[in-house]
Amino acid sequence: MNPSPAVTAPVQQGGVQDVAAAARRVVDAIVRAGDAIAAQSGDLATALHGVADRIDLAAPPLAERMTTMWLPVDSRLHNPVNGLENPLAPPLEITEGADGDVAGSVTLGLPYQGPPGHVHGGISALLLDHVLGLANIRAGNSGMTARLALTYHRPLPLFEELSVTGRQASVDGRKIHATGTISADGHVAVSAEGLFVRPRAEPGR
Ligand SMILES: CCCCCCCCCCCCCCCC(=O)SCCNC(=O)CCNC(=O)[C@H](O)C(C)(C)COP(=O)(O)OP(=O)(O)OC[C@H]1O[C@@H](n2cnc3c(N)ncnc32)[C@H](O)[C@@H]1OP(=O)(O)O
Repeated sequence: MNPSPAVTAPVQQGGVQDVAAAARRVVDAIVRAGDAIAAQSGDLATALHGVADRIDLAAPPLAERMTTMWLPVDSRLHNPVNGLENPLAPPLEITEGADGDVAGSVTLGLPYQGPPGHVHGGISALLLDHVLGLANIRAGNSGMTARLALTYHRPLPLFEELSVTGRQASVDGRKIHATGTISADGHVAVSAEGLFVRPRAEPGR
């Protein structure tokens, strides 16, 4: 049996991952500070635009980046969930994956807030879509999300470690079913059932 493909990339010190971590810290600090930074807003915006200009200057043309970032086909570093080089990724830390299952942990702060003190429901959908997708990849049979049904059992708290799980449930031709949960303090807060469809091979391939 082939080993399951790795769904996480190695943590690197001193590279793009550090820049992404710093950007995450900026986002968190802005949401946390709110009006407290209004008086400095001009200076802060100028400084941040300066940083963005510097990064833009170094960036390759978009079309080139869109190609090279998928060589080899691999989104482990740049996806918006556990991609350590993507500042939008919380990031979810994939902590285990036995028998094709995927488990991860994450603690979410204010940028991810929906109801007061709790996680936005769309963020739960993002985490589960991704983890179910990773479970499919680990199981060796993956596809595009066709349908994702979520049940929100209880509010999901911010600032607490959350456990996310995903597993492939069954495969029926090109249709793949996967399930998953997000739990806080041992209680399931959100559960998901997903249908993934493996795209038809392109003609001639
Ligand atoms: C390929 C992987 C690359 C990996 C590379 C590495 C990436 C690493 C990423 C890590 C993990 C990320 C995980 C996130 C994954 C996304 O976020 S994917 C992005 C969001 N999803 C999309 O954009 C999908 C958009 N939809 C589509 O492209 C097409 O509708 C689909 C889903 C490919 C299906 O199209 P199709 O192949 O033409 O499907 P079709 O032949 O009509 O139907 C096939 C069967 O599925 C059923 N079906 C299709 N759609 C539905 C539906 N919505 N509801 C119910 N049944 C349906 C049909 O009824 C049919 O059933 P049967 O008649 O055979 O029983």
